Amino acid sequence: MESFGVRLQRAVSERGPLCVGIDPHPALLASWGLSDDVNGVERFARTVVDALGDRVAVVKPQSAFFERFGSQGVAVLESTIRQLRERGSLVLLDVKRGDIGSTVRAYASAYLDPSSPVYVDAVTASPFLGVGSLAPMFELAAEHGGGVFVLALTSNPEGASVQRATGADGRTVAQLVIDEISQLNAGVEPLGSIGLVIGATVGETGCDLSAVNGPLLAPGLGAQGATAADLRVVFGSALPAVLPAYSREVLGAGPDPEALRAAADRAVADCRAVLATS
Ligand SMILES: O=C(O)c1cc(=O)[nH]c(=O)n1[C@@H]1O[C@H](COP(=O)(O)O)[C@@H](O)[C@H]1O
Repeated sequence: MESFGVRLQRAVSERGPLCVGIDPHPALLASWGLSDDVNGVERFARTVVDALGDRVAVVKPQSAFFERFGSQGVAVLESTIRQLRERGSLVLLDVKRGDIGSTVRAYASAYLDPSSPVYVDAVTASPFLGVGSLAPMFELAAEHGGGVFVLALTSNPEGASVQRATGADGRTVAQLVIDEISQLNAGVEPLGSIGLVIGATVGETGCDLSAVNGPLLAPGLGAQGATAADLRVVFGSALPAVLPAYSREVLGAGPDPEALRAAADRAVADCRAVLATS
């Protein structure tokens, strides 16, 4: 199996630098004329898959919106993942998991073991029980060509009080996470498979991203107020590794598939214009 880093680079070069989330918020279901129940979520997800699955490099279902409906919602998530794979987009499941290492091993087998029903190309993970506690995810990702995106500087304003706090050695928590992930990706060519999440809303990071050698997921564009131009300020010379992520901004154009495709194309064009200047 090729590594996630290789597969991501190819997907982005073929389809453009864009990750679109599937976030069936109650307000979006209503604006699409769908019911706020499992049938509405199924129709919503199916429409996004049909419109964008063969067009967008990475699709990121947000697990919370499926979990709201219990086992039936998770069944919809499973079939959404299968459909996305058939259309050729990489699937990044947004679950932000993190725990003690022995429990992380179970999360790893849930999402990064090809025999699991919710097997995906990559997951989001929280490092706040220690980056080392995520080791079982990194190991299974390496074994099966998967990826892990580790939170470093999140897009929400509350994140800064923890993530920009300074530790005993003078580094911020975010820089410590960045440095540990950089070590995991060191020397991997052309790109490591362990990514970081850095919100497009965070402004100047004060962090050194020069050694990451992995993808940088940038949520917070559109609905949370950041624009493609903000990526320049946040990422500076690390811009080539950025994977811009939009959910509501693109989804709000639905349910018309043509309008969804046009919104995704606009997002790619906006981001390309910025990433190309790097
Ligand atoms: O990991 C994420 O994707 C994520 C990290 C972060 O720092 N901020 C953030 O908004 N997200 C997710 O990205 C999506 C953003 O949605 P929109 O604000 O609608 O584009 C949501 O599913 C969030 O859970």
